[in-house]
Amino acid sequence: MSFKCGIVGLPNVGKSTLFNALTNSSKAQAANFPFCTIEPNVGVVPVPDERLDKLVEISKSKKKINTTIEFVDIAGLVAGASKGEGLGNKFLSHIREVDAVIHMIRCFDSDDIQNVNPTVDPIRDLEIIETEMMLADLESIQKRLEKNNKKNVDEEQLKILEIASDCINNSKDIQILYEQFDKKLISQSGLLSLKPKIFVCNVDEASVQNGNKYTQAFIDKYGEKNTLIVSADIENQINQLENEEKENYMEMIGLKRTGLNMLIQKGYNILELDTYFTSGPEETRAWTIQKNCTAPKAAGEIHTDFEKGFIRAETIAYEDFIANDGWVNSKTNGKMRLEGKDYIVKDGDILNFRFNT
Ligand SMILES: Nc1ncnc2c1ncn2[C@@H]1O[C@H](COP(=O)(O)OP(=O)(O)OP(=O)(O)O)[C@@H](O)[C@H]1O
Ligand SMILES: [Mg+2]
Repeated sequence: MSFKCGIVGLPNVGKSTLFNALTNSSKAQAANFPFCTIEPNVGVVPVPDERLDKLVEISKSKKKINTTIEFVDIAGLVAGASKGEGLGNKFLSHIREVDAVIHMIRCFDSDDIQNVNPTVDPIRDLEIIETEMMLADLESIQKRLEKNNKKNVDEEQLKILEIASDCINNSKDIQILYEQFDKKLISQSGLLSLKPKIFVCNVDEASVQNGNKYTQAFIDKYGEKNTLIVSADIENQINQLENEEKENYMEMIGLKRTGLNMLIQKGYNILELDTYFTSGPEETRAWTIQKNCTAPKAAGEIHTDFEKGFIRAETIAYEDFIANDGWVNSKTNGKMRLEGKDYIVKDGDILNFRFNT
């Protein structure tokens, strides 16, 4: 299970620059003019995980396989996009396909970098984007609620669409749907306004450590939980440095972690994901699962046969695996558990599945 994050925002705010930084490429054209990106850029990135490296060392694995995350760099949206302004409607449909939205928001002053609005105002900018997403949702809800189409919508979805429409039309908080419905059902609705979201405040070098007046105003309103302060420009430059140089530079400007690491951590949190590992001499591999997933479901990530024929999972907690130097000693020291089909997999577990075919 790899998850897909779409980078969304006004034109020329640094979306493609961030995309290039995250995917460590120069694949997306990033340039100082609005609507530089038209077709979406897609990049798959291995999820860095220090635990994976430790496991490779202990198991003396020939191969290391990270789990992956996909980023999509989407064209800039402007007010009226849902009605065809700017690059219009088509680009809203690219957002429909992602699991989570990364809102890229300009939080830097610059006379050089064009701004489609007369001032820097992250709160207003986010409102413009969210309004367009809501308008696109309204249109899609209306279509689905029309008499002829309604019979194709199941009851639960119908309720979601009706409540969503009421929220949008009457300026109520649409997030209340999460209190009433399972998040899987909500995601099936495909509504843009209900996608899990992360806000990335794009700042200049001087503000990477402590933010600035723009990020402060934004955090005052939207809180810190889903907000990251990142400089797309700096991240991009850092990527071009060699390892040691990179560390030195990051230390110099007070950057503890890369934007990619911060985004992945937030992404796993908001999407409620965990990682488990398989590890042996052939390979060590990380697998992404939903939090609170049972052992057979986790096995199903590897192969559906593993899920269907599941018997039990040999399980070692990450700390135990490390402390006992791998499978053999963990077993001898009583740290390996045999878990059945009701076992809820914990983040970091090392698993070996027994199954019937
Ligand atoms: N933190 C930053 N500080 C200063 N300049 C930046 C920063 N981030 C990006 N830029 C610059 O902003 C300009 C626009 O960047 P980019 O092309 O990535 O924007 P975009 O959001 O992808 O635009 P579009 O919507 O047109 O595709 C580039 O010149 C880039 O170098
Ligand atoms: Mg772009």
